[in-house]
Amino acid sequence: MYSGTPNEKPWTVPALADAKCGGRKLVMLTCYDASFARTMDAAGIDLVLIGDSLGMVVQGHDSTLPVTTSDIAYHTACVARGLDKALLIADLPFQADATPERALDASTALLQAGAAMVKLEGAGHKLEVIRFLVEREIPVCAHLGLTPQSVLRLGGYKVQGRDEAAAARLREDAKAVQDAGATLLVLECVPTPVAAAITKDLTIPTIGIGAGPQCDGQVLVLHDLLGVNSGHRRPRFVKDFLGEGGSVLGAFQAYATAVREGSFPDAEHSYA
Ligand SMILES: Nc1nc(=O)c2c([nH]1)NC[C@@H]1CN(c3ccc(C(=O)N[C@@H](CCC(=O)O)C(=O)O)cc3)CN21
Ligand SMILES: CC(C)C(=O)C(=O)O
Ligand SMILES: [Mg+2]
Repeated sequence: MYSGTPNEKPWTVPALADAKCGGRKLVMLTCYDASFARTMDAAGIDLVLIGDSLGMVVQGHDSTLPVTTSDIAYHTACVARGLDKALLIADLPFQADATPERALDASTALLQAGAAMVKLEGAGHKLEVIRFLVEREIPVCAHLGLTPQSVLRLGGYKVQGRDEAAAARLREDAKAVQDAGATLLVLECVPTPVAAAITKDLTIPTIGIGAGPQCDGQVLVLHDLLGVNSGHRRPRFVKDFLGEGGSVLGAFQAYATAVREGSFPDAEHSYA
């Protein structure tokens, strides 16, 4: 299904909603610099995320908590210079979304650095934050399931929504972030059937990472896709595409093709 050519037109926020209806899988990768961004654009990657995972894969911390808004803004500006077509999404780092006002200031900085959308973790009191940003013309991607900024409370990076009650809460939260105005939803480390049910429940696209093949799109961390050791045990959902791709560009193309064909993630890279 991969055409070998980049996206013809630049992605826009409203075009994402059509992707859900059109059944076209969305392909997303994290990125931290202009050169990889250029290569992702050439490979036809749809969405590029400046993830706070940069605290781990770039800065060498063992969580995402030390990352600041100015760190994300710096990498957002670098990546933006490399992109023509892909839609750029930037993570709001730990506590930059603690209050609506703080989230507005941080999001303004990230949009001024070149992002088209910000991503924030959680529901609960974050619903008010999502509404506040969306009312002020800031597109928002929500993020539920394993939310790495909750690592201290969770006690580690574990699959979420395993039992029936937790799955039901996750489905409620997913509807709530959509109702609050989110345009996209990232689902991280969620059992395949739960992510499939949420994807059916919602009108906005879901993007999975360790959430099975039935999401509307997939995301991976750049370093994981290239098999670069980021100092941690490899999560189950990680697949190294460099071997089959033969080059960095080839790896991005192989990943995009696998997502669009529905061959990635398979059961081996998902949680049952
Ligand atoms: N390189 C990298 N890749 C990522 O996907 C990633 C980061 N860093 N940093 C931020 C978070 C942390 N993430 C993680 C880290 C570890 C697991 C992990 O090892 N999960 C267990 C789940 C075990 C269980 O509950 O059953 C696994 O075995 O996959 C998952 C997500 C995802 N994000
Ligand atoms: C793994 C993705 C979804 C993320 O939030 C990040 O890279 O920070
Ligand atoms: Mg993140």
